[in-house]
Amino acid sequence: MTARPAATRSGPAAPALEITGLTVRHPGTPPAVDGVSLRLAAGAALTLVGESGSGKTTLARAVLALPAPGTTTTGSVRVDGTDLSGLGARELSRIRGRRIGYVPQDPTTSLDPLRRIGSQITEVLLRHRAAPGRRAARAAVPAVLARAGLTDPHRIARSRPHELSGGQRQRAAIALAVCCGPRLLVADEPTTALDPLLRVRILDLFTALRTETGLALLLITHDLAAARRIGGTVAVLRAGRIAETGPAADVLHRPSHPYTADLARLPAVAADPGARP
Ligand SMILES: Nc1ncnc2c1ncn2[C@@H]1O[C@H](COP(=O)(O)OP(=O)(O)OP(=O)(O)O)[C@@H](O)[C@H]1O
Repeated sequence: MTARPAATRSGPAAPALEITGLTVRHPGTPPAVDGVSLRLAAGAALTLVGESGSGKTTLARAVLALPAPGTTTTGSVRVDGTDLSGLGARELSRIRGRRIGYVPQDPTTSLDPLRRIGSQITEVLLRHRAAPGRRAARAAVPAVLARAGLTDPHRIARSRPHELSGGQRQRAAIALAVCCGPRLLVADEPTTALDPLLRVRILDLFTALRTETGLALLLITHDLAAARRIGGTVAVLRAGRIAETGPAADVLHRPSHPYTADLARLPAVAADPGARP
């Protein structure tokens, strides 16, 4: 169900994500992302933290090859070995969903409010040829929902988004993002709208999905507690540049850049029962 076309892969050693010298400019402003290089190995986690306006979403959009209108992008973004800049619109839309999953802050932006969850997942499986036919796609839906931690997946499959709780909706959006077995999951502030306990559960779901399926996670957040919970590597973005990067425990507990120390002192980060002091 999750086989990928061999022709578009560059080999088993290709990182899930390789960003080299990425610069993104919105018209008439200094670069929102300025010469960023980052690498994310298959199955690994990279959390991009930074204050509002530091360029996190602009970078995420470049990784999804969905820049805001009018932006100029230089440098390269390779996903699973494929340089996105060389691809046309059709190939990019094939890669999104199939090899890159995306989870937004607000699940209602990725879920169709009028359609049942099961039908939306069926459609995505068929569009990306991740199931041999409609019947097989429908049959796969409960397992897809269960993998996203949704109990009673048959009922959830029959529900429309407004019939679900906020946490169930975010899990359904995650199920939609990972149903075709992407190598990279980009999650942009996926827990900001959730209560503290749900935040932790969703972050742990990302970790479980990484362990079970080997997908790599690019988490974008201003919440250092979330970065701590996810572990892996943390990159601190400041005014479009990487101020500091390294293992989460080092960067968050012993920041070497004053900007990171300032971020760590900010109030109102998520509760994180599993975090070390
Ligand atoms: N469509 C756009 N047109 C012009 N400037 C933009 C556009 N989108 C973002 N910017 C600018 O680019 C810079 C980076 O914004 P971006 O949204 O990437 O930051 P962010 O770190 O994601 O912020 P937040 O955490 O508030 O979402 C900001 O100066 C912002 O004003």
